[in-house]
Amino acid sequence: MEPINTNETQSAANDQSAIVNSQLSILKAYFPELTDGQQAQIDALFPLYADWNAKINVISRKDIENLYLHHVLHSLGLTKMLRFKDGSTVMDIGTGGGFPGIPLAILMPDVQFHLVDSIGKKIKVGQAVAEAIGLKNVTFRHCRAEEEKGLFDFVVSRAVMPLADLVKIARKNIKKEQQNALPNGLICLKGGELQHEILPFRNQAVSLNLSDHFKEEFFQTKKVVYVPL
Ligand SMILES: C[S@@+](CC[C@H](N)C(=O)[O-])C[C@H]1O[C@@H](n2cnc3c(N)ncnc32)[C@H](O)[C@@H]1O
Repeated sequence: MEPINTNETQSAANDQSAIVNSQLSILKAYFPELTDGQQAQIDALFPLYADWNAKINVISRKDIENLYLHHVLHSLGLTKMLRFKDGSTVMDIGTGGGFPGIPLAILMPDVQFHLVDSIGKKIKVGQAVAEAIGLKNVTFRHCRAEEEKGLFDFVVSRAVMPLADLVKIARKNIKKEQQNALPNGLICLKGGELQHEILPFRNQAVSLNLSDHFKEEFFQTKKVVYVPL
């Protein structure tokens, strides 16, 4: 067996910790309104996800050090389209380990989130993280979103399925009563070339570029798309 070079191992751990802390500072600078309690919840996410991700893959293992930029801040970027009013209800379709639902629930403690995924062990990770940070405004369900009958003001989603399929599934879950600054509907985080996906909804869909809000390279191609339903 190769001897473990403890100096190299320590140096890699230091490098990772520097990346994680620098991204955490960037995130906090973009959301200066976070209370001490919310900051503590966000601080706790890296050790929790690093630990869970080693057992159950919810984030690409190579990307875990980018948790705060690529996953937490990206999730919070959804609020650039709409900051939900207190008392709103939101379903996250295909939440995986809790994205975007968990970061959004931390940011908006008076909005109720329902996180759904068809893979039970991923839901288990989200539940464990939410419990560990004392998140009270989230519920979880292991099911296909097609089976969820609950009604919500909004459905959110990241990296799950093409827009047309999301619209088809989410429509049944949207409440008629309105209480937000935008009519109820679907808000999702999308990357890359979207023209084709948006085409059938071009008269209703609104999209914004996250690069107009976050200057880091990662956000160059990232968009938030809203479809009223
Ligand atoms: C690429 S992962 C993204 C997870 C998370 N949204 C994120 O951004 O990290 C896609 C997730 O969608 C879930 N999924 C796909 N189709 C689904 C459906 N019809 N109902 C519920 N979950 C679904 C998968 O199980 C998987 O966890």
